[in-house]
Amino acid sequence: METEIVNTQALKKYYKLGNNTVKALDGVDFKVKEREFIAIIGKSGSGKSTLLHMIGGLDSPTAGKVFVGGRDLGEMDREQLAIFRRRNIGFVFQNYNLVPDLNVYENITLPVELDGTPVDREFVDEILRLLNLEEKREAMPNTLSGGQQQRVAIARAIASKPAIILADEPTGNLDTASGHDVLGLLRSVARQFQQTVVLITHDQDIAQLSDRIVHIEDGRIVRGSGNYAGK
Ligand SMILES: Nc1ncnc2c1ncn2[C@@H]1O[C@H](COP(=O)(O)OP(=O)(O)OP(=O)(O)O)[C@@H](O)[C@H]1O
Repeated sequence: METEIVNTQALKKYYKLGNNTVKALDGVDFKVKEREFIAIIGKSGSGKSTLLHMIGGLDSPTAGKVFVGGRDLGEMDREQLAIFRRRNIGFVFQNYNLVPDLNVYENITLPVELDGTPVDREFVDEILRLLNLEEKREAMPNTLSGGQQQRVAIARAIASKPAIILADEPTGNLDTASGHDVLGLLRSVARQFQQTVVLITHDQDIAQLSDRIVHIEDGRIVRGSGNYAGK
């Protein structure tokens, strides 16, 4: 039987603003199987980023549980959570978040260095090749196009060999063609290294590249299409 790598149970995140309560997530049961490539789609303010942050242990829920790889994130203290995140989860954000003073190779290996684990140079070389970044290894981020910068951010997310990659609008700043290229590469690299991907998008065309689309509206999952078989 396939294992669930992500499992949220009755997940709620409420924000209090004065006398109002914003129900960013309002009872979300969300399951992801290992090696699935899932797109979460929904309008602005529907709760997509909040859900991704909860799965990534970047923020804690008001109620409910989040399990990642069978571990209950709510049972971990801050330090345990930080280590768990560094070793198991790769993040890709819309604005790349590259360190401007470090070149491409240094950006990619930074999280591994910070974790104090030896860099697997052959693995990084392979990622660079798969993401068509071999010739940019020494380049500084400000000399790269948006698509190239996003590929570096993906390489960085993959370099620590996380089981799961969480991507928040990874193609949001790219033109359509670059967005599709970047997504295609993310998909093939994730498949090659047997990684699970959960990505947020506004874009139906991008979502169509996934195994399964989950629709979120007003903090609730309203529809999930497809099956777990993968493509
Ligand atoms: N730190 C916060 N404090 C108060 N309200 C917040 C906070 N973070 C998010 N919210 C609210 O929670 C709701 C869900 O926000 P979220 O960022 O998850 O939506 P989203 O679907 O990712 O939107 P977008 O596509 O615009 O990024 C929104 O109404 C938002 O205003």
